[in-house]
Amino acid sequence: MTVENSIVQHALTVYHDLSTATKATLAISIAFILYRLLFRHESTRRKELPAWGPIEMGLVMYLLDGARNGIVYRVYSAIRRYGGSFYGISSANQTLIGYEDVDRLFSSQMNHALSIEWHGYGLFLRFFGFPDTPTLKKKVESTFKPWHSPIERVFNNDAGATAAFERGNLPKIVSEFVSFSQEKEKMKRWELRADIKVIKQGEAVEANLSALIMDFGACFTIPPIFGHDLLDRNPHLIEDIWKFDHVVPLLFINMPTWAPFKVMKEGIEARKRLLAGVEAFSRRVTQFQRGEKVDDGADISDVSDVVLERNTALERNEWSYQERAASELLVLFASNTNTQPVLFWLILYIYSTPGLVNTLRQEVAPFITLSDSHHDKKGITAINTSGLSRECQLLKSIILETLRLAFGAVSTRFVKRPITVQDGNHNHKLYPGTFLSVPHSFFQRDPSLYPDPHKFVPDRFLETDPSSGKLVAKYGKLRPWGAGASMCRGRVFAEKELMAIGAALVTLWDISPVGGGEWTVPEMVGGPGPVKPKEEVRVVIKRRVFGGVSSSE
Ligand code: HEM
Repeated sequence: MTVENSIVQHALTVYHDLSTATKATLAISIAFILYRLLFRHESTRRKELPAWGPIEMGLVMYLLDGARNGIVYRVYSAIRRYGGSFYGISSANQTLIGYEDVDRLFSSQMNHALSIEWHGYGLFLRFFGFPDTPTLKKKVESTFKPWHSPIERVFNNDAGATAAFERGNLPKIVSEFVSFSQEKEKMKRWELRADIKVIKQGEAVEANLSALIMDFGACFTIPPIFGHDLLDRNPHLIEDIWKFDHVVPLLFINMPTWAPFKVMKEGIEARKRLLAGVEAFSRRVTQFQRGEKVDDGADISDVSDVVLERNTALERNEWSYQERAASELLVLFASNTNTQPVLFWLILYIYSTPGLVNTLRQEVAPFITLSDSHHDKKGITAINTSGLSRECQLLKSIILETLRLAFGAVSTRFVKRPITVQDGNHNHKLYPGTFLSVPHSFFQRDPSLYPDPHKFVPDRFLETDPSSGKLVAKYGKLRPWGAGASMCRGRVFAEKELMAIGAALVTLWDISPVGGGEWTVPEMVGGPGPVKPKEEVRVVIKRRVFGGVSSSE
């Protein structure tokens, strides 16, 4: 017996011999200590989302999703603070479900009352463990606008997003999607985690689809924003983003970083490496901007204006390099942790739905220019992203259907000024310092809105446009980008990215389940946000055969 076991056994024996009253006192004390540890920031809740907020939101969604006559539902309904669409026991946090006019409530006119400014500061404390100080709070508040406006300008605007997209050089990298090699030195960065096995030299490989697609998406997304330096100097960067992402929900509910789980330990180690990598990068960017000698002679010239402008604002507001690392890591996160899992489900749904690959190949063909078909390796030379967005409505509908099934958006706002919300016959007064969260995904599997809601239906979002008579993909009630004035600041870029990568992969590559036969779509786990596959999807990847002649022949 180990020392630990004998101590535990001794403690249990002592506990067993205690009186009932002492046992109860002890149990309450332990619960209190755990509560204080888990929700340790509660005393500062006037500036931070209460840690029980996300837990309560999950509970509310669960209760409302089932038959609404269970005892737990009835007790909860009786003790909730407001009525109507407002669900929440405390005044500090409310979950809004079924409220008809979220867009108007979160619109820019309401911005003076409902704000997202807490995000930056709250995330600094919760995700990165920064101490709660007035100086940091002031820095975050004064940098809020210059922080967001470059992202908004580039990634939420068609011209900006197109320019950023072109810097990613998708035609080149999609042609090299699989290198048909098992040797690490010959593989592309995105192949390294995919457990690639060459089945037939130069013709077919086996791979883990989720790891391959997510890393491919990240390798496409990161350089147009951060240039090549960040990715090149940090070999574990992408893997660390996914590892840290695993613990983000735990940090969100204030789980202590010392919690004895493997996932927490790995996530916190990944966070440390990520912060160190981005901190060193921020130094190099600053040296470059000041015209000084750049550390390690790094080439920073392809870093985007978004990063340069943000760094200028951080410098002006006297952010330390450590603080800048956390700030820029948030951009790395925002631009990858939603898009890449969604991209994986998109590709999986496209290839696993019978007949869809061929239909899509025809739809996207006019907007993809292929290299000379007599070459032994056919590739893509140009992608017309505006044409794809304008004309490829089936592809767009497939993206919306993927978002419906695989992504649950939540909009959270901080009540900055008193506001009265009219909700049917109710008028609810919300007080400054409290929080409001809207889980938009609540209706995404509602059969009255989406018949056969668990099924992937490619053309579900297509509607006939009354003026042109053409089929057009419409969002309807779907809100994957959040709501109101502060919805996702990268949505134009993200839509372009999903459309173009989907179109390009389907054009050049054949993907089938390993061993042939039927596809198995894995169970989805996690959420809100993007859901993850419960297990990997093992596939065989080959170059597409054009007109009976394989491009690699
Ligand atoms: C499939 C891809 C994506 C989805 C589904 C998505 C969804 C969302 C959602 C739901 C929000 C919260 C909106 C709200 O509070 O109402 C958000 C915020 C944001 N997104 Fe995205 N996003 C995606 C990709 C991107 C990309 C590619 C970028 C950047 C290039 C980006 C940048 C941001 C930023 C900066 C915020 C604001 C964060 C904050 O300060 O609160 N997103 N996104």
